[in-house]
Amino acid sequence: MANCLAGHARALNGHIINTIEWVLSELMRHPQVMKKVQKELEMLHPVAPLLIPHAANEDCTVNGFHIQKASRVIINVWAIGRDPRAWTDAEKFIPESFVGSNIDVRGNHFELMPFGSGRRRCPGIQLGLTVVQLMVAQLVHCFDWEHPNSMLPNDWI
Ligand code: HEM
Repeated sequence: MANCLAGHARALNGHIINTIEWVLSELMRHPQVMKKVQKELEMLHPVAPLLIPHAANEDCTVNGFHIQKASRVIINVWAIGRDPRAWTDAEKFIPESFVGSNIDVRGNHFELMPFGSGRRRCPGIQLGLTVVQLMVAQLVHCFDWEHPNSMLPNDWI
């Protein structure tokens, strides 16, 4: 059983790495697509900016808003991530603000829900976090990334 699980995990990781390699190869072959992806990522940091649509099981009131049974509910985590009522300097990239903070990404704090929250939150959260941390750590450890030519940081926006 343990072997079977380890094999499955290896295969899954292989799929992830293969996919990442193919994506990067194709992006290098198509610089205009790479630019488009980079621009889009810069604008939409959350992987799923609107989460997956859900439906209300029953009538309820959230924060003074009445939500009728069977309404389709779409959570805009992109907007929540930029809400000045939830974040200081909401438009700025300050990862240090999480040092010593009790806000996590696992759906326990509604200011930050990159994996959703509740019963239908992302079941791949642990794999997602591990792969992203590993990839980013490797890429940043091995290379000094910089803008090409004379491009300025604000040229992205
Ligand atoms: C950094 C990586 C990932 C992010 C940011 C992410 C984000 C999300 C989000 C926002 C949802 C919707 C949750 C909601 O609507 O409440 C979701 C659902 C889901 N994710 Fe992920 N995900 C990631 C990686 C993965 C991985 C690696 C897997 C599988 C191996 C996975 C499988 C799923 C599945 C099956 C659902 C649907 C769950 C349901 O509807 O009950 N995700 N994910």
